[in-house]
Amino acid sequence: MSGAAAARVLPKAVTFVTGNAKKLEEVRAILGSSIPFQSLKLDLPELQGEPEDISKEKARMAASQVNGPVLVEDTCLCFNALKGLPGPYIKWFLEKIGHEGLNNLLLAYEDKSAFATCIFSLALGPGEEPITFIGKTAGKIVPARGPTDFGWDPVFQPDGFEQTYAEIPKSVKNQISHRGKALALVKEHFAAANYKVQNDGLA
Ligand SMILES: O=c1[nH]c(=O)c2ncn([C@@H]3O[C@H](COP(=O)(O)OP(=O)(O)OP(=O)(O)O)[C@@H](O)[C@H]3O)c2[nH]1
Ligand SMILES: [Mg+2]
Repeated sequence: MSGAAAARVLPKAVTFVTGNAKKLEEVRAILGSSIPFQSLKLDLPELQGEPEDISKEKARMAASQVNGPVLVEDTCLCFNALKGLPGPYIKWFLEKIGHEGLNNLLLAYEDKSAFATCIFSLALGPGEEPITFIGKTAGKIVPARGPTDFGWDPVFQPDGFEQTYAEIPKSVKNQISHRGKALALVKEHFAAANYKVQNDGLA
């Protein structure tokens, strides 16, 4: 007999829950067919607290609503001069003060460095403790350049690039981004865990 643990059987395919169509687009492009998943558009509450706790709590809420295995993520944009703020509150900052306002927040500081984090949480069902996967990309905040169809992409220039996230081809962004790095860990986890989905899963 092999020493490997028996594969955990999931009642249905994992549901990626998000209210953000651009996130979903990137997750689809990055995961391809490596992990069978379905998606559900749901606006989960914007929670406060430490980024990892926020992501885990999102997963708990999503798992109880879906009544099955879920994957969620929470994204932060952190300015080093501001000790990590706006962090998980970037959504509201962006909505209220826009790209120029984000730059203005750093006017008083020489240090324009920043980092983006993406924390995925996987909950295998309601009541199950979520597992987290963290991706981080360092860069700096610059005046907006490039297409404006996704959040703060135009003001974030990753280290090693002369272009902003918005200007970099999508396929390259997905390789070096906070989201791409976190999803590489998610993929590794799925490959090692070898989950089986009942009835091929799209229940
Ligand atoms: O330029 C960007 N490049 C990215 O790669 C990226 N990823 C997320 N965001 C934005 O940062 C805030 C995170 O908040 P967030 O994690 O709560 O997301 P959300 O509320 O939009 O969706 P969700 O919580 O339903 O999944 C939201 O304003 C997102 O639009 C990004 N902007
Ligand atoms: Mg959100």
